[in-house]
Order: sequence, then C-alpha cells, then structure tokens
Amino acid sequence: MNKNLRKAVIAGNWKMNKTRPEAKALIEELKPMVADAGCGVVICVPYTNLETALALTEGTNIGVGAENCHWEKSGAFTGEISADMLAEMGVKYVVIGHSERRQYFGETDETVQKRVRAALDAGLTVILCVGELLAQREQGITEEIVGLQTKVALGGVSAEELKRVIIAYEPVWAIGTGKTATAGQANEVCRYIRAVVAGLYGQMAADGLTIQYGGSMNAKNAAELVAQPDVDGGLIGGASLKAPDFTAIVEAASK
Ligand SMILES: O=C[C@H](O)COP(=O)(O)O
Repeated sequence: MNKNLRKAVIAGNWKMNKTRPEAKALIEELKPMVADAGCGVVICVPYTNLETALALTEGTNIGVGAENCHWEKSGAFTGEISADMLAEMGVKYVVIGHSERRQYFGETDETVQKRVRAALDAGLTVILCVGELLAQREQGITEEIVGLQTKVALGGVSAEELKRVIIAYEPVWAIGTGKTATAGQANEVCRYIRAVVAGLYGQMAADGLTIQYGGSMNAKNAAELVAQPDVDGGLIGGASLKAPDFTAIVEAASK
C-alpha cells in the first residue's frame, strides 16, 4: 500500500517536564511553527499542563494527549486519573504502555490491555507503546516480544476501535540514550507489527494503521526514519521539548 494513504503523526511526549509557565511558552512558540504541517501533530503533556495545552491549542492543528490513564472510571485509586476525566476535559489522545511505565511503575501487558480498553471506551485515541529491551534484541526475540505486547494490548479491541489506535514502536535501548535504531531496524519491526495486526484484523485494517517509531528521534535523523515505508511518524521525547527541534521533525514527516 502507498504509505501516503496513511496518516503520519508526530507526537511529542513531554514526560515529567515543563511547569505551566514553561508549557505555555513552548506551546506559544510551537503553534505558528507547525501551523502548516502536512502530518498530524500531537503533544502529550503532564496532567498539570493539560488544561493549559487545551486552552492554548484550541482551533489549531495541534492535538493534546495525556501520558497515561487508569482503567477504572472512578474510585479509591489515590494518585490516578481516569480516561473519562481526560475525555471530559477535551483531551483526545493518551499514551499507554510506555516503556518507562513498564520499567518503573509495574506496567504489564495485562494492565496495558485494561488501560487501552478504558481509553477507547472513553472515546480517546490511544498511542500504544511496544518495544524490546536490549537483552531481548540480543537474544533475537524482538519480534516475539513486540508481537506479544501488541496482541495482548489489542485483546478485545474491535476493528472499528482500531481506527483510534496508533502504535508506537519504541526499542527501549534507544529511548533517551542517543542510540537510534537504524532506519532499517525501525522499519523492519514496524513492518512486523503491521503483519501482526493484519493477522488479527485483516490487511486493509493493517494498511491503514499509523505505526510510529520512537527512540532518540531528532531533527537530524527524522527524515530518514519517517521516509521508511512502514514508519508513519514518531513519538518524540527529548526533542519535543524544544520548538525548533520538534518542528524540524514535523517538517520531515510532512514531505
Ligand atoms: O515517548 C518517547 C520516547 O520515549 C522517546 O524518547 P526520546 O526521544 O527522548 O528518546
């Protein structure tokens, strides 16, 4: 399939960065720079910045996302935020299953599945993160790991709901390390994920699925990565914190 028929999306994942004044300054700087983007543009921000981001991006081409959500609608879950709470605010996207949640906060494929379910039920679009550890790549089990993560996370997701899922392939060894997967490595795994999705939902659904690459993507390497036939944009950490860097990646994905 011609990849131009698929939507490339560049999503910033700010992680635990930016106070409200800092967020305001970054968004104000970014807005005019990405106004003519030829790809989807999303910023996923800390909960404390959601209201600011929503207000400042109203009427623009920038979508706003959260970085996680809980699977229950409400209740005694101190410190958690539900998908319904996000949707009610006007948030449209949520990152689920990021490797930092898996690594530091006990996220498992099963809890990822529950969060995906809750997010879709709330009407959100999910940016589902999958990716292997360095040791797993070295053992030659990248496809096994990424395939399993994808299948479990999508358990119970209908073909219609899949239209509100973006998958981000993020090799854990490339996140925040400055070690980018080669364009060939990124494409190979994104293509494999597409084949897994084709097995679950059929080729047409898989061909329409946005699959991003994430892991030390920056202004310099973005063009080669996003030009790959199965890479439909990126999930950007560090480089999303500076408007010129993020804009350069958006421009690379707009060609
Ligand atoms: O969600 C974003 C990824 O974790 C990539 O982060 P990074 O671009 O800082 O490597």
